[in-house]
Order: sequence, then C-alpha cells, then structure tokens
Amino acid sequence: MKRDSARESVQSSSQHPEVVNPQDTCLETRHLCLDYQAQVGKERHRRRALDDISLRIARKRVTAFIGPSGCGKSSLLRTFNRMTDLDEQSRLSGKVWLEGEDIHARGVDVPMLRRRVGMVFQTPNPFPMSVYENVAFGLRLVGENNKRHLDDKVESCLRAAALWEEVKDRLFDSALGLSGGQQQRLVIARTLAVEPEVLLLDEPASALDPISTLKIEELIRSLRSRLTLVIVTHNMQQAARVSDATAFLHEGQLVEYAPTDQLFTNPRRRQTEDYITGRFG
Ligand SMILES: Nc1ncnc2c1ncn2[C@@H]1O[C@H](COP(=O)(O)OP(=O)(O)OP(=O)(O)O)[C@@H](O)[C@H]1O
Repeated sequence: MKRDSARESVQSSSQHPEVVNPQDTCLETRHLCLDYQAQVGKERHRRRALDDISLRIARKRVTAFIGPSGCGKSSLLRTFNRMTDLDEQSRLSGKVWLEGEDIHARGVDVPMLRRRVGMVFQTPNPFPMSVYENVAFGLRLVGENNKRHLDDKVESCLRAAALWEEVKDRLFDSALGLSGGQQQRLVIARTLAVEPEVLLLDEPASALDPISTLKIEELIRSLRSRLTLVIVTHNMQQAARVSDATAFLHEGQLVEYAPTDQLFTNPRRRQTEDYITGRFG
C-alpha cells in the first residue's frame, strides 16, 4: 500500500472507537508528534520519532505496543508520564490526557503525574537497600513512618507482585541479592506502593529467563484488576499472551490498533500482517 493512502486510512480510523470507548478511556493521545535532535556527523538534524499518533488506552486493561526496533514504542510510552521532557532538545506537540486531564496543562505537578503513572524498565533497578526498604521507599518519601502501616503495605505490595512467599524470610536482606526476575517483581512492588493508576512497562521481561518471564506475564495479567497497564515488547507471543489490545507502530506512525486476538489473527493492514508473520522487522 502506498504510504500516503495507508496513512490516510489509518488517520480516518485513528480514534479507534471500536477498540476503546470514551467512557473506558484512561489515557488518550491526539495528533501526538515527537521530534528530536539527531547528530549526523558534525550537523544536527530534526528527526521525527512519533508522527501524529491518536489513540485511546483502556482503563484496567493491558495494552501492548509492538513494532520493529526504532519504530517509536518506547517514545510513545514515555510521553504518558512526561519522561520525554527529560530530553530538552526534543519537542512534543499534540495532546495527552490522563483521565480527561491534559498532562501538559499549566500547573501540572510532574512528580505527582509520575506517581500516578509509574514506570518499569527493561533492566531491573532495585535500590541498594533491603527488600523491605525498597518497597517502603516511596511511602517514606510522602511522610509515612508508622511501622504498622509500612509493614502492612510492604506485605500487600509484595503479595500483589507475587513475590511475598519468596522473600518473606529475607525482607531485611539486600535487594541486590535477589535473582533478576525477583528484582523485577520487587521493582513492580515498589512502584505499586504509591498506588499508581497506570503502570508503564518497557520490555519488562527481555532481560529475564523463560520462567521469570512467565511469572512477570502472570503478574501483568493479575494486575489488570487493579490498574491500567501499557507494555512495550519485541516479543509478539508475549503481546498475544498478556494484552487485551495491541498497537502496531512503524516509523513513528500508528499502523493498526485493535483487540489483540483480532490483530494477530485477522490484521486489517498489510504492513501488520507482514510484521507479525516475520516478513520484516
Ligand atoms: N531523544 C532522542 N534522541 C535521539 N534519538 C531519539 C530520541 N528519541 C527517539 N529517538 C530515536 O527515535 C526512534 C524511536 O525510538 P524508540 O526508542 O521510541 O523506538 P523503539 O520502537 O522503542 O525501539 P526499540 O524497540 O529498539 O527499543 C529511534 O530511531 C531512536 O533512536
């Protein structure tokens, strides 16, 4: 399909009402573009990482972003808690709403936004302190020092992250002594402690062995009763296993967005089909 015609048809369906109803929407982007400065030899050029992305993310569901390397998956994820602000050279245009609130509106408290929209990265990054203190960290930061409350919260977050049984006898040991998979679940427990509404997961299992990966996938499924999850993954089987809706991106554009079973069994666009059948990417 010619790029222009593909783009036109994508844009005409870019609100994707069939995927997510307005009343079920947690996050929404409209005409979102992200440009950054690329260094080419001695010169700097503006490049586009996200090109006119409009989509809705359903509340208390798992949404996956898939696509070839460099297509903009992580950039899109990072716009949801304004992590893209950290690159002062990049420019964002368009809108992002969280529960109907414009996250770029004047006066938005960005640290509070990042509490509401937590993030977990590819490489587990526990703090160099005990398992207990990792989970209690965010709570202490907001002034919670009551030991009973902290104990209860640490336990409930470790249970929610499916880690309690494995660490209950070593709560005061260093978190750095846990396996990679346990560290990643600990990071998720730490993020849950401040009660985010959204959890962004950027390739959360790609550094883990298959059994740890399975545990993370089970955890993701179990957390959707509690919050909204958005996952970036290179692994299409993983997207198919864990997500309710999947967005396929290519060269910064949203090519197709559909319920996951539909996207993988009956993709509407040729580019999606080529990607999921391994013809490119
Ligand atoms: N601030 C930036 N500076 C330099 N390049 C950037 C910046 N932001 C995005 N890019 C580029 O934009 C493109 C999209 O990047 P992004 O990390 O979002 O892709 P991705 O789909 O997540 O890739 P991967 O699967 O390899 O992680 C890449 O070519 C990346 O190098």
